[in-house]
Amino acid sequence: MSNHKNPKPTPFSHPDPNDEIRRLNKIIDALMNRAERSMSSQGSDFSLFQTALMLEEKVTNRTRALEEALRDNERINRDLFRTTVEMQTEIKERQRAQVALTESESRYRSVTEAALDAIITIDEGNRISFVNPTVEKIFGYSRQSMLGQPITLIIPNQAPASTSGSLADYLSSQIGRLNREHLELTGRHRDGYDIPLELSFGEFETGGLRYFTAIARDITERKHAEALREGQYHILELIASDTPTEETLEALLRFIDHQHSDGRATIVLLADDGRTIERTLAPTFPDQYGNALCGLKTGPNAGSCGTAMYFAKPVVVSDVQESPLWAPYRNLGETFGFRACWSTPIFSAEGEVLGSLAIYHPDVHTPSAEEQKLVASAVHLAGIAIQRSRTEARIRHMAHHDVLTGLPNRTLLEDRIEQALAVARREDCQVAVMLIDLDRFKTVNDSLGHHIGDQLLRLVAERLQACIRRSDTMARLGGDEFVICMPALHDPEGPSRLAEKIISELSRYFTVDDLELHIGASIGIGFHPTDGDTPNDLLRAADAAMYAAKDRGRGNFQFFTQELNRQAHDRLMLITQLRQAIERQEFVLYYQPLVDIHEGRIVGAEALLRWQHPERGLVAPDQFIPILEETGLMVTVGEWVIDAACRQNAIWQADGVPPISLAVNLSAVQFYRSDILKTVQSALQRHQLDPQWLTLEFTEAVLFEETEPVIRTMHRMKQIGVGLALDDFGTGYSSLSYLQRFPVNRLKIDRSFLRDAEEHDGSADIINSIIRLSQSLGLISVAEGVETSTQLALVETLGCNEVQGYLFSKPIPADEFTRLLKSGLPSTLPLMCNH
Ligand SMILES: Nc1nc2c(ncn2[C@@H]2O[C@@H]3COP(=O)(O)O[C@H]4[C@@H](O)[C@H](n5cnc6c(=O)[nH]c(N)nc65)O[C@@H]4COP(=O)(O)O[C@H]3[C@H]2O)c(=O)[nH]1
Repeated sequence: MSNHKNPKPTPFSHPDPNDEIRRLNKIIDALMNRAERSMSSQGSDFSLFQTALMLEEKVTNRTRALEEALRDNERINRDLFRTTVEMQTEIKERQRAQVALTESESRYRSVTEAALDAIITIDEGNRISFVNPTVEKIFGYSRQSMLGQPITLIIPNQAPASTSGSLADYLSSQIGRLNREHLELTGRHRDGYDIPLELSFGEFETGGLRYFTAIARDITERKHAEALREGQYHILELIASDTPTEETLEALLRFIDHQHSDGRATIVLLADDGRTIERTLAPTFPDQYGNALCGLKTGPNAGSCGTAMYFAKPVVVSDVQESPLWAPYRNLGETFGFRACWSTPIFSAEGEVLGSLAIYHPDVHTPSAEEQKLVASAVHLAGIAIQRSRTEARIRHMAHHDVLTGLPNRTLLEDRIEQALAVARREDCQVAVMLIDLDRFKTVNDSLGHHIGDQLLRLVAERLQACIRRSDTMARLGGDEFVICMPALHDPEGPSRLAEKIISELSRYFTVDDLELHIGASIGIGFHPTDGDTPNDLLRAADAAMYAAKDRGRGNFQFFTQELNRQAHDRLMLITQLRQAIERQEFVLYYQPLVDIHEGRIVGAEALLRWQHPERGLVAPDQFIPILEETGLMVTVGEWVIDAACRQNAIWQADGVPPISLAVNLSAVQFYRSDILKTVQSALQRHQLDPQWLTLEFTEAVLFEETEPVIRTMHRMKQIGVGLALDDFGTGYSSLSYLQRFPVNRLKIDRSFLRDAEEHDGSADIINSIIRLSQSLGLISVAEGVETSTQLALVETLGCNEVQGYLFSKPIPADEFTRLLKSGLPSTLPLMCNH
């Protein structure tokens, strides 16, 4: 406020000077008017004039004085205004400062009141002078009871000795240090437990006294989280470093126990059946406890763990003496000193229950949120550890077992044979290795699909397993081959008895997907020491013997012989040579005429495969076709046959000879393992041959399983105009249903009937029936293997339509057949038309 020591007249009490001047001027004007008027009427009135002049001077002076006063007044007004404004500003500032102070105080109050951290002020003497409400919450004392008390009440001395142990000194020593805000100290709750604290603080002075204000944060949760993380890392390290699972799980249990001094943690593991407790890990319990749990089943009322695993949900039993879940096991609680038990299932990543983690408490207890968090994390880690060990075990198992049947695979088998050989050498006994190959399995697998084939193999494995002893090892080598190793053999008859049992067991039908499947087994047996001294030798011997069994008509067993050894070797050679034959195009077709009995002329021919072997000369198909079929090479060779036959027939037609239908043989594998329809269509197209000049011959093996795809393919063949002939009719199942369901045009009567017909009436009867059957179904009957006039006469009499056999011609090369086609059959043949 400005200081005016000499007060001036206040402008507000003074009359307006302008009014006064205006009033004086009016008087002067009036006087002057009177003087002028008297001068003009009576002469001059001097005194009046003088009075006016004097008055005017006075007025002038007065006016000056007034003007000066006016200026003064204005200045005073300005000063006053400024002073007033200054005063008002000062007042407003004071008011604002007051408001700000009040606001700041209330803000401070509300901040300290609401702060989640404890705010504590101590004086230099370490006495508490201020606490916010959070201090009450954290330390359990009332505010009032803390004020004036030494700080050691809530933060016991823990400062280094260099700072005399007092908190104030300690804090003072930390002032100016870079990391002082990260000061960690331990507080003490009224109930006596420790509270980890993180402190940040500042100092201030008032009234010449020094104070410290500390903001203390309760970091119990963070410390727990850190400990938990530390524990997790440790367990994960154990898992990663391939520590045995049980050791890892026990470390996990120790960690949980450490986190909860009152609790005792255990883990139970389920067996593969997912229902039985297989193993208990309870390091803080006596062994009897773990033993008592092993073998128990999960269920809706099976204690905490059994129930938790049954429902795949955590089960909290705060008092085992009261819970109905513990009714059957109450004595366990008393014997092993626990009252509460809560159990949490351990899951695999796929959600499968692997086991359960339980925490036992000596008193009635319900888990806190903190405990639940710990268990959730522990259960997760346990899941990883258990699953990892199971995965490893599974990988180990897979490396040594067949995935489909679960039987040992070749690796494990060889290992077992090796062990058996070692024992046999020591104890001077024998080892038998038996190779079982399923008969007709390939047909089932190819025709009904792998899904059925796989199921069948599993059933076979089960039946075989039931035949062997525990000391025997049974393995699957892949495909339909099973091997049994019989170690420490003292009874030389043992392997034959087992082989007979297996053959009889596998000849019983199997039911897969409501289908009745008939297979069989051919078995080869090799012995140590006679047939080999290594797993490989013995397997090779058994393999050779198995092929011998197959050659003898399947469904039997053979022992290995040196002769078989040679044959097995030859077989391997043959496979190699056949592969080369395909590459080197060593196959050729021979043609055998098909004669119409009534017209006496060649109406068709059968294309028959030959192998022009560079050393062995011409090889007949029965020497190599079975191997082509077994190895799958028949698909490639069969495609070549179809193509070559179509090409040759097109050449004949182009040559102008009367067109004939050329028949090619199809193997079952060609039906199942290739797109036969496409092969046929493209061959016809490639050689511009009308489909009516091609006939496909197949045996009943193709029809073994009447699958829809095979029936569909045949109908498509018929639709495009290709002829279909059923070969070797009468030798297989010869079911009438085949003939109804498959659209064949020709029935070829197997030549064995004709061969036997002269000696057995039965065969002639069969030929007769087949011809009748063909007639009734509107099919062309063909008699195969006609070698003599008598045979020809027989089939002719019985009404057969067509004949094929050495009587007319053996299978001959293409050029010879061309000549035969052109010349026609010799008229000397006893054909009806020649009579
Ligand atoms: N004893 C005697 N035999 C006669 C007479 N007339 C014909 N044969 C023989 O009977 C067989 C007829 O063929 P298949 O029954 O289809 O039986 C054929 C057929 O199943 C198969 N085969 C031949 N070529 C092929 C082919 O290209 N593919 C397929 N998948 N199989 C073929 O090989 C089998 C044997 O063929 P091949 O040795 O050529 O034997 C031929 C033929 O030489 C006769 O009067 N007396």
